[in-house]
Amino acid sequence: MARFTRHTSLATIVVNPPLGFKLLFSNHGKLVESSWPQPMRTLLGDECLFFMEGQKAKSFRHILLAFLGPDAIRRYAERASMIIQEHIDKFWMAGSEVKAYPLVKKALFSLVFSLFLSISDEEEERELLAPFQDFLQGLLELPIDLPGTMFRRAKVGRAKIFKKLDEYIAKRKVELETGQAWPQQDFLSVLLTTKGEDGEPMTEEEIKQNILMLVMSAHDTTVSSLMSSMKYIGENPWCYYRLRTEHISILLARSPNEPLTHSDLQKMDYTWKIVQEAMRLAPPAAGNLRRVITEFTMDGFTVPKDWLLNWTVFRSHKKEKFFEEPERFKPDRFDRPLLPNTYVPFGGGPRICPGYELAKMQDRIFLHHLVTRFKWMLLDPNEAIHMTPLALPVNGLGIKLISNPVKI
Ligand code: HEM
Repeated sequence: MARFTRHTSLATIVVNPPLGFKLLFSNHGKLVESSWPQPMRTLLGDECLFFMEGQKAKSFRHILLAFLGPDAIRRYAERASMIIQEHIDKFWMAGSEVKAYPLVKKALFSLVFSLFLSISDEEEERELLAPFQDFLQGLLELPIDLPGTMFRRAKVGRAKIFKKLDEYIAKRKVELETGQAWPQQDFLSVLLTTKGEDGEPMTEEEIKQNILMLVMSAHDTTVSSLMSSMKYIGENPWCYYRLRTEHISILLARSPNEPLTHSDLQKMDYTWKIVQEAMRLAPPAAGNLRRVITEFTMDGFTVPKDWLLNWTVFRSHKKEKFFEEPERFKPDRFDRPLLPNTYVPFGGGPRICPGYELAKMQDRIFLHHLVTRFKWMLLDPNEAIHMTPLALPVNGLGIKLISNPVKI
């Protein structure tokens, strides 16, 4: 069930699926807790969900679902569709050779800023984008807090973001009181108006830290899932044609240029199978660590308190015993039920990724607008995907865009 390694100062056990994963996911809070690197805690702050446990985490996840749960997220489909459509019309030029990574990143930043803070002005977006980039780049650097280090830049970035968030919060409170904003308008409004399971609203410091954490968690993970989907679609023309067929029938059932609705998204089964298969082969996030809080016995070994346990997709996603022909890109494998605790790009148990529905919505909308306008050719069919630490094509996925509009 497990392999022992020492890759931190604490002993770390890499657990094997499906039983090791199940043990971790189903015993959160009893045997194990989340464990994140200390520099991340310094930069994000103690009050964000990553570092909460027990009732506090449960209560905060309850607030999050008011924005990210399946019923809530459907409210935002049309807005998301309009933003992505506008972005593609403006920045994706037929006949050009482009790097897909910066373009997709830009589109998803615009989307996240709109859904989280109702920002639609490009200038305002830029004012937040630069410090966010600094913040993200410094997150995984050595925590050397000296002038010129990436860590210091990340801290400065964080301070700038928090200053802007202070302004947004103050303004939004007034707008909510005077009826110029509404409770479900965006994530900020949800955080300001929803109480946790304990009946308590969030403090402003908690709101700022958690917005920062969510932008970070939401961003490159979803970009990664789209990058690898585009790469595998580019490598497999049969997949492009099947995907396009699904989207043509959705497009033809609507008036031209009308944004996608939640019910359109429900017709995108094959699209989601493609993204799932891309995330099997190139999982955006490798896995995570858990810290043992109560000594227990596993496979005859006693696992002491404070040891770390690591679940990682690399022990399951490409294993023949769980996935037939594991190296092949076969979206149809998702037609059949999978063995539980083997396909885990979003983790599992009470700390499963709360952004699943948002990521699924973004991926399907983006692919719809892309595939109904373009074909794309991979400029380097051998471009590898590396974990950096998220799975991304090493050279930003160079593609040639070929116009392919749907004739209505
Ligand atoms: C394809 C996109 C995404 C993938 C593959 C992904 C994957 C993951 C994984 C593997 C975890 C760790 C679970 C664990 O510790 O066991 C996680 C946690 C998390 N994700 Fe995502 N994620 C994605 C998108 C998002 C989005 C869009 C958001 C927010 C809107 C988000 C917010 C979070 C948060 C807040 C956590 C921490 C949850 C907690 O500790 O309770 N993620 N995600």
